[in-house]
Amino acid sequence: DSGSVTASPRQQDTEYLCPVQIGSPAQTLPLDFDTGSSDLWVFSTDTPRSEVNGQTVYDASSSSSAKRLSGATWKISYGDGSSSSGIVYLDTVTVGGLTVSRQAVEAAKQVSSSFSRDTSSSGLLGLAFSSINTVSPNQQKTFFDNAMPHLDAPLFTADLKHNADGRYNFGYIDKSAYTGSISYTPVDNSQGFWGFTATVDGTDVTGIADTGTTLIYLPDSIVTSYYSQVSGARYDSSNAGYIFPCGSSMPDFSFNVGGGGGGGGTVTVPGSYVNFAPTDQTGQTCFGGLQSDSSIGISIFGDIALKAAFVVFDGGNKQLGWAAK
Ligand SMILES: CCNC(=O)c1c(-c2ccccc2)csc1NC(=O)CNCCc1c[nH]c2ccccc12
Repeated sequence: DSGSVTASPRQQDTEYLCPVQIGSPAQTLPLDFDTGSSDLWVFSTDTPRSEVNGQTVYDASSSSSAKRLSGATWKISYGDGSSSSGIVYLDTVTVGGLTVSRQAVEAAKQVSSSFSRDTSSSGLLGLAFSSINTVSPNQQKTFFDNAMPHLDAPLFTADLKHNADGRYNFGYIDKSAYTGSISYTPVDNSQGFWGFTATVDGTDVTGIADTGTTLIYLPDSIVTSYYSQVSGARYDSSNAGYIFPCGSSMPDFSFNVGGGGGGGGTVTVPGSYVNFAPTDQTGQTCFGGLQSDSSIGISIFGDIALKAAFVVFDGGNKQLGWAAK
């Protein structure tokens, strides 16, 4: 089996949403595919009206294939302070023509305000490792884990784009989607993430490939030296990050993966991607897409990095492949 689904950018590439069919008859919800978490959770008819703000909701009671997973609950919180929690159904989930029956669909009974305010997203589809799924007492598998045995190849690929529709494919590598060769590097999934090591300016950086996080968070030394090239750039505590004049032309940011014998491959993030967004209405000052990981404890290669590459998440061989495009 295989599947292929469009990933549409929202709010200047802040997140990417994909249509997902849930239940019988199918209910289509736009979900944020997230390689940095492992819960498939959705706004639902169980979500308080006061917390629903235009989102499409999942109604288990109108799905003939929905079965309540009795006694099961879930609760998740993210580093940005957002959170959600609720109950669990098993139902049929289809992504780009690829169907998993009896997928754990986590219906929200509570969502935090930042999710309520995000009117375009009906929830998340976790694509990290099932070891960090939050369902209790019996942990549930991700859509990819459930699909993997049926896939032509045990992998999925992410092809996110700047201000344009991209694509997630499951079970195959589309050779027309990238240029040159794919450089592979081993994955450390000990923390449940797609962890890997890249080299930035000759320095090894161990981080995670995370489609659910918008920005890139790297060690202070790397970030400070990057912004030292931009006149007027400075760390601003009120914005809790590096800012700079919006008219600045930003240097490209490159990292190497799979450095082994073959020299590995270089991913180059165009400077324009690092000029992420204005900090206020005046549009004078802009917030950087590259920020320090010092308050996080882990380096994150988020959407700003991922949309500069064609990325293979290989669950069979526990490796990450990176190619230019
Ligand atoms: C900013 C979101 N990212 C994180 O919190 C995060 C952290 C993390 C931990 C501490 C402090 C800051 C970040 C480590 S791994 C990691 N990655 C994830 O947690 C991936 N899932 C993010 C889901 C998510 C949280 N808030 C959103 C708002 C819009 C769309 C998606 C989201």
